[in-house]
Parts: sequence; C-alpha cells; structure tokens
Amino acid sequence: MILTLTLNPAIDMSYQLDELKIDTVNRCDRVIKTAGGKGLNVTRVLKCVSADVCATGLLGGKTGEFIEQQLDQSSIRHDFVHIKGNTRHCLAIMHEGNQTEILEGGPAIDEEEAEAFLQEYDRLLDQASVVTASGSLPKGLPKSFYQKLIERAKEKNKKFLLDTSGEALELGIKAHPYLIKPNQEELAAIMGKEIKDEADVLASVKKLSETGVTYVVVSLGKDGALGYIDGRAFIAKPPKVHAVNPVGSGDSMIAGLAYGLDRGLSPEEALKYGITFGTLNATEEKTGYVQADQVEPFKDRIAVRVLE
Ligand SMILES: Nc1ncnc2c1ncn2[C@@H]1O[C@H](COP(=O)(O)OP(=O)(O)OP(=O)(O)O)[C@@H](O)[C@H]1O
Ligand SMILES: O=P(O)(O)OC[C@@]1(O)O[C@H](CO)[C@@H](O)[C@@H]1O
Repeated sequence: MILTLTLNPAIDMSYQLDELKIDTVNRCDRVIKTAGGKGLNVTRVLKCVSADVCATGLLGGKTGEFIEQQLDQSSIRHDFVHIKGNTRHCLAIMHEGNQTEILEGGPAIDEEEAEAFLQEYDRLLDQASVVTASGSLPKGLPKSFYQKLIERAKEKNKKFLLDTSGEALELGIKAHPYLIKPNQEELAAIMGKEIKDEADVLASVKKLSETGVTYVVVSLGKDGALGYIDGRAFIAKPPKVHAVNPVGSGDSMIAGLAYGLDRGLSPEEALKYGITFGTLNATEEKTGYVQADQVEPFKDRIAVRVLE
C-alpha cells in the first residue's frame, strides 16, 4: 500500500481566464474545485491507475468535510486526523498561458493534534510499503516534523518520498529519505546557488546524494527530469504535448515514482512513470488527474539518456 501524507490540505480553486485584469473585476465561468494540497493530488492520480493507496493528514471544519466527501465520492481510502481549525483554500488562476497562485497559510495545529497524527501515522505505516509526504507544513508543527516522520518510516524499512521545500526539506534531508524531488528553483534554494544548466544540476544532485538521500530526482518542467542514484545519472524526457493545466504535475510525478517503486521497478522505470503521470496531468484541465488508458502507450515514448 502507498500511504500519502497531506499535512496542509486545501480546497483547490482553479479559475480559467482569457485575461487577468488587475485592479478591476474579473468574472469567471470556468471554475474547478478539487480536494487538494499536494498529497491529495498524489493520491488522486494513484487512484486513477487503481493503485492501492490510503491518504492521511490533518483536516478540519466545513472545508475538511468537503474534502472527505470528495474522497468518498471517488472511493479513495482516507484516514485523516480531525483538527479544530478550518482547512484552507488555495487559488490557481490560469490566464494568458500563465499560472498565478494565491495560497492560504492554513490552520494552526496544536500539540494534542500533532500527537494524535503521530499515533495514526505509526499505525498506518505498518500497512505501507512506500510513503509520500508532500507540501508545506501547517503552522504549529515544527519544521523538523517531516524529519521525525522519515526517521519513523526508516525504522520500519519503508521507502519515504519527500516533496517539500525550504527548511522542512533541509531538515528532512538530514533524516536520509529514500527520495527527494526538488524542481530547479527548489534545488537552487537548497544549494544556495544559481542552477543554470545540466552540469549545475548534476553537480548539485551528486552533493545531495552524498548527504545520504538514496535517489535524487530533479524535475525540469516540460523537459522531463534528471535522476541520480548509486552514482548513476540519467535524464528522462517526455515527447512534446499541449499543456492545458500543469498545476499538480510535480505531485503527479511523485505519484508515478511511488507507483513504480511500490511495484518493485528499477529507478529508471519508476522515473518513466513519474514523467508519464506528470506530463499527462499537464494535458488535462483537472488538477491531479491522468487517464489510465494513456499511461502505458505514453510511457513507451519516453527517452532515457544515461549521463554517467
Ligand atoms: N508544461 C508542461 N508540459 C509538459 N509536461 C510538464 C509540464 N510541466 C510539468 N510537466 C511534467 O511534470 C513533471 C513535473 O513538473 P515540474 O518540474 O513542473 O514539477 P513542479 O515544479 O514540482 O510542479 P508543480 O509544483 O507545478 O506541481 C515534469 O518532469 C514533466 O514531466
Ligand atoms: O502550500 P503547499 O502545500 O506547498 O502547496 C499547495 C498547492 O499549491 O500545491 C498543489 C499543487 O502542487 C495545489 O494542489 C495546492 O494548492
């Protein structure tokens, strides 16, 4: 079973506008509301391909109820800890080929809620083979929270895939997760330097792997991704597609990596699933969605180039 963690979920509101006008009224007829937050996007994509997946995290208020209803309607297994605060909304405005996002900070978590989550996590961990942890940490949880979750997963020999940024990522790396997936911008932030080309990416992933992360994947948007494991580097590139809504493509990539690793596939094959899910998601209007029948034919078209 793949266990997905969403500690700061959201109702994602996606608005499609021909033009975003500033300092005036914009009216929108094309609105999609989704049970979101990065980990729930991962979950939904895994459900699209009928993977054995369970979603957990922290949810509260009417917004939390809406998310649970959506998960029930999609027959997605979930086991969230209920909190006193209200789960947040996040806005993504698609306009003139751009993606403008406004993300609420979300509710604050108290000590009792954090402890309740840890107990639930330990119980679910026993049933999982792969764990994905995605997104920002809500207020109230220490920045070392993912680090703690990784340590617990490692004690039980579970593969932990961490997709976050900033201090939560830096501290998480100290616990040696199985996989991290920064994009180019996040990589530059962790390394504290500009990442201009493939050589910079390669030098950075080597440094990161020396810190004890087993598998480093750097996602490169429409150019695919670079993977580094056991001293081997490879770039996987998807064929060109018409992108409609790339929101959640990084999350879909995590879903594909988890899907491949859960099935015991090689890191290269798992990355091909990652790119397949990421790219197919970008071609859909819905966030965190792929069409199952497109997966295998698309995966066969992904080119992998070994760098060293
Ligand atoms: N515009 C696009 N066209 C085609 N494929 C895309 C596009 N954007 C993303 N992808 C696919 O999704 C994967 C992950 O995307 P990206 O590198 O943008 O991750 P990310 O920055 O974490 O994404 P996000 O935070 O928007 O979910 C890419 O490796 C690629 O396969
Ligand atoms: O605030 P976070 O947790 O970093 O990001 C939240 C978020 O922007 O990420 C997803 C897209 O990847 C959206 O579904 C969601 O709203």
